Formats: sequence, C-alpha cells, structure tokens
Amino acid sequence: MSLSTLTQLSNLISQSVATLERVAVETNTSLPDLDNPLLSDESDALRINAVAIEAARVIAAAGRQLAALTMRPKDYVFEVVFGAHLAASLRVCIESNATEMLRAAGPEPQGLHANKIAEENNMDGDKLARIMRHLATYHIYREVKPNTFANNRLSATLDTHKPVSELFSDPDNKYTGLTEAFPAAAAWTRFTPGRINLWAKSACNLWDTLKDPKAGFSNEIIDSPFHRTLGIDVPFHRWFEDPAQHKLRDLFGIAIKGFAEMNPPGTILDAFPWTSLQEDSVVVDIGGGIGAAALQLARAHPHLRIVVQDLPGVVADAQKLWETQYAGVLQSGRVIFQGHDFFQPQPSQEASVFLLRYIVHNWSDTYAQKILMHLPAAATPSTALVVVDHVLPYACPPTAVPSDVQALSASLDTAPPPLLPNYGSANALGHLLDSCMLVSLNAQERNIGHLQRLLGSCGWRLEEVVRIEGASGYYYPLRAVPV
Ligand SMILES: C[S@@+](CC[C@H](N)C(=O)[O-])C[C@H]1O[C@@H](n2cnc3c(N)ncnc32)[C@H](O)[C@@H]1O
Repeated sequence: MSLSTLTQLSNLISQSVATLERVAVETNTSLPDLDNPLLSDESDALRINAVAIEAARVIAAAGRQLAALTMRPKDYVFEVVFGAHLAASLRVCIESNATEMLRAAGPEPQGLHANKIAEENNMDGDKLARIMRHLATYHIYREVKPNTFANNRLSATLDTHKPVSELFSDPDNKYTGLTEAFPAAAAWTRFTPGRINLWAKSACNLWDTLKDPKAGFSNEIIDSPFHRTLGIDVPFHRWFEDPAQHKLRDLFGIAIKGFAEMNPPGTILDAFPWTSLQEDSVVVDIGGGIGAAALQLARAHPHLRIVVQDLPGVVADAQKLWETQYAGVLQSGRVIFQGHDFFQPQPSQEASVFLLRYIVHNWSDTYAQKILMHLPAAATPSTALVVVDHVLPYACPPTAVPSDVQALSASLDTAPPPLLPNYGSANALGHLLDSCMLVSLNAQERNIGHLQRLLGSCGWRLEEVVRIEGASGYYYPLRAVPV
C-alpha cells in the first residue's frame, strides 16, 4: 500500500530528526534551541556539519510542506496576503532597538516589559506589545509573561551588540563598524533610504510597473518599481554616487557584508582553488564594493595581488574603511582600489581571475552582457571568470525541465520526494533575492541554463558549478574560461 503524503513527510521528519540528534552527540554540538539566543555558529551543528545542515533543511522543508498540506487553505493564503504586516512589525522592533534593549535587560529568561521599550522610544506600550506578540507568534522574540518579552534564537540575529545608550544617542551610526553585519542587511532591505519604507512601497508597485506598457517590457534599470517609486530617472548606482547619498552608501556596504554572512563563513574562499594560483597572481574583483570579498581573500591568501574596482565614490569610501580594517595592506600595494566603470573596457590585462560577486544578478541580460563582453579582450587563455550569485532551480520535478538544464543541474541540490525538489520555502533565499532584483533593479537571479547561455554569448564557457557546503538558497559560484 502506498504511503500517504502526510506519512511520507512525517517519516522524512522522523528520520532527519534522528540524524540531527546523532550528529549532535557525535560532534558534541548542541541541538537547536529556539529559546536560546546565545548559540554561536561554532556550537551550532546546523551551521557547521554537512549532514546536520541537510537534515535540518529536510525537516524545515517537510514542516512547511505539512503546514501547506494541512492548514485551511484560506488561512495559509491569508498569511501570505498579510506578509507585509509581519515585515512592518519587524521594522518597528528594529527601529526601536527592541532586541538590544532585551539583551541589555540581563540574563534570560526574565525579559523586559514592552512598556519599558516603548518609554525609551516615546511610543505607546500597548501597541508595541501587540506588535511584539505578532512576531513572537512567528517565533521571533518570546513572550515570557503577559507583555514581557525576551530574545530568542531568531530575534538575536538582529542584535548589533552595541550599547543601548549609544544606539539612542547616535542613531545614524547604528550599523557602523559592525562585526556581524546581518542587522544592517535586515534594515537595508526594508527601510532605506531616508528612513521611509521605500523598498516595501516599491514592492507594492510591482503590479503597476508590470502593467505599464513601456516599463513592464523594459530591460532598463530605470523602469523598475523602485525607480518609479523613488521618482528618479538615473540608474540607482549613479544616483547613489551623489555625495548627498553617502550615508546610504555606507549602510549599503555594510548590508552587502551582511548578505554575504547569510552563507557559511568563507564561501568566497571555496569559490575557486586560490592556492593553485602562483605567487603575485592578480585577482580583479569587478564591482567589488567596499571590498568585503577581497578582505577575506587578502587575509587568507597573502600570495595574491587583488585589484578591487568600483565606481569612484564607492572606492573612496572603501579605502577609508580599509585603513582601519586592514592597516598596511593598501600601502604595501598588495590590494589596490581602482575607480572603474564596468561598462567600459577592462583596464587590467594580467588577471588570473576576474571575480564578479553579486554583480550579474543586478542587471538585465542586455547590461550583464555588456559587462561580461569586456572581459575576454582583457583575459589570457588561462584567466578564469568566477561569477558568484544564486542559481535558481525550477519548482517543478527535475524530469520536467529541459534536458540541457537537467544535465547542468546535476550538481545542484535536489530534495527527496515528496518534498518540492527545491526544498520549497525552506530554501527560498534565491527566489526572495530574485524578487528583490526585479523590484529594485529590473534585474534577476537566473537558472543554470540561462547563465550558461549568457556566459556563452559573451565569450565564456561555463566549466563548473561549485557546490558550497551549507550555503542556502541555491548559492553556487560558477567558474568559466575564455572560449
Ligand atoms: C551588490 S554590490 C556587490 C559588491 C561586491 N561585489 C560584494 O560582493 O560585496 C554591486 C556593486 O556594483 C557596483 N557598481 C554598480 N555599477 C557599477 C559600474 N558601472 N561600474 C563599476 N561598479 C559598479 C556598485 O557600486 C556596488 O558596489
């Protein structure tokens, strides 16, 4: 007798829970504990052990699929309808420094009354308590007794670890100098710029943009819902170069670091066999921003020379930052920053590796091609191109996708049935970013067939899809060589 989907999902959960418990014993690491905000990456088997990572992903995917299967359909759909309200509640807690105030309230689990957080922020305590309860219902914060809340495993990710007094006396620098930058990524994604809820408003304008006879079919960045909402007719990155936007640029640089931290530490180190490069080989980080990837590379591989290229304003900001973060390396000349527009011919002719991290996904095909096409002319036969973005799977069964994509997808993770092959919403980061790219830049994450065609049309042959243990949302660096 064939098992029901319910039983199959429940069996997958039981088997994976047993695996997780076994790994925790074998590796002397802790099982996840929702109430514990103090678990570090090092003590969390879910972050460091490949078997545990996979077991956890299956549990989460099966749990969510079970909810989709068993909840009343209208209840389930209404949660999505109200998704923006959950994000709005989170914004309130981020802006009011609730997480930091709960941390400062002392050892868990006594928590802090919402009135105390509200008082500090000049707000209504009853309203704040309702907002925090909404989040606690989704396991972000914990209501330890009526109207009194504590941090937990999820809310703790929003902690800037700064003294509360500093956050209130110097709110503009809340995200400056963070060691762990995830709070900046969370803040950036919803609230910037100028503290109006611009990204959220832009997302709401998606339908209007798609239905616009011109913008809806356009490949131009200025036709995105974000540009429409902000009312600017220059591309975002150019607008960003305006000195008036320097605070926003600073936050963006930190936010990008935060996005990178969503994947295991050092993913950039696994994206290419850097040790195989000879002493003084040149890595050109194109659109390298403030040099977040370059910093990791420079620290781990002192035999490399690194050129970080970006727009002039970003490069100037980045250099100041590096003076404090990695004193001396700029003076030594081992890392140099270079103002360069990647739509112009590539000036560096001696690169062993061209690195494009979070660049190709910022542009529609028309513009991604312009960036990529400049590189073969500057490459040697042994130059490699490393493109780091998310590689999106389809949500349909692998057998239903075109055969060329099937072959290329062989190295991408596929969930066991009856799970959605892409692990569903338990692994949705790539799709969330795809939506974000569409809304903000009229750009996209791509599937592997699309990326292969794009690279091929610009003189690059896709050689390898690199699997990074523990990365989420189909984060797969690609390696290509000149044709
Ligand atoms: C999403 S960020 C990625 C930064 C960096 N690669 C990283 O992974 O941390 C995109 C970068 O592209 C840069 N950029 C945008 N347009 C550019 C252009 N025309 N020439 C050079 N860089 C550009 C932006 O300034 C920004 O730093």
